[in-house]
Amino acid sequence: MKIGFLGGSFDPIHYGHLVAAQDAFEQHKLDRLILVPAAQAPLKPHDVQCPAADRLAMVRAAVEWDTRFEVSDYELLKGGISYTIDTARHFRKQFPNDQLHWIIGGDQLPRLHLWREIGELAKLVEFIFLERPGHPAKTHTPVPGLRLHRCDGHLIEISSTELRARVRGGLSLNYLVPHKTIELIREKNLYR
Ligand SMILES: Nc1ncnc2c1ncn2[C@@H]1O[C@H](COP(=O)(O)OP(=O)(O)OP(=O)(O)O)[C@@H](O)[C@H]1O
Ligand SMILES: O=C(O)c1ccc[n+]([C@@H]2O[C@H](COP(=O)([O-])O)[C@@H](O)[C@H]2O)c1
Repeated sequence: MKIGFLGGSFDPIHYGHLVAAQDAFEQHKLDRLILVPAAQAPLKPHDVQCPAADRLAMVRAAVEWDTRFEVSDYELLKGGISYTIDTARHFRKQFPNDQLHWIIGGDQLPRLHLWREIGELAKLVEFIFLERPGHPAKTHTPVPGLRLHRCDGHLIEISSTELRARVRGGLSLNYLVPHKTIELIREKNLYR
């Protein structure tokens, strides 16, 4: 079985994430796709704005109707900095005989060599990367043994940073974020 994972802060989740996940799912013929919200993503300024429970609820609300997509609370329950190597070891134990694919946006590529124990991680998972507008996939620092596959997906210029700014500025999230997630953001008055 081929299992894809899309990790992220998801603060909040948006259609850029979901379309990337779907493109990778379809083009790489994945059998399962698991969204993995991070407690604290490494290499990211410590600026996660919403508590873990809210980000998890927003991710669940976004995909609860879509039977192809699952959500893992592993990193959120573990807490601390969410190094992908720890998560990959966890899922390798859970799925000893399956192919694991870690999906990333192209903005992650130039820093991939900085990920914790990237050499070991490259043995455990294959990477799928999707272009992201504004982040041309330039040459990146080589990682020995890296299995990196490109996915020619839709180019969707949405970032969580922009969405947080839109809420602060009183602008709509419609057509950028799934409706159920927007309802949660409104109910809980997030990002104000
Ligand atoms: N619009 C997009 N297109 C393709 N990949 C994306 C897009 N947005 C995010 N990703 C990828 O999804 C993963 C998780 O992203 P993350 O949750 O940090 O969202 P973000 O929009 O980049 O957030 P922020 O603006 O707060 O940095 C990363 O691998 C990122 O590259
Ligand atoms: O393991 C690492 O060193 C590492 C470094 C940077 C990013 N990641 C993972 O990549 C995913 C996207 O990260 P980010 O910074 O875009 O939220 C998220 O699941 C992070 O845990 C992981």
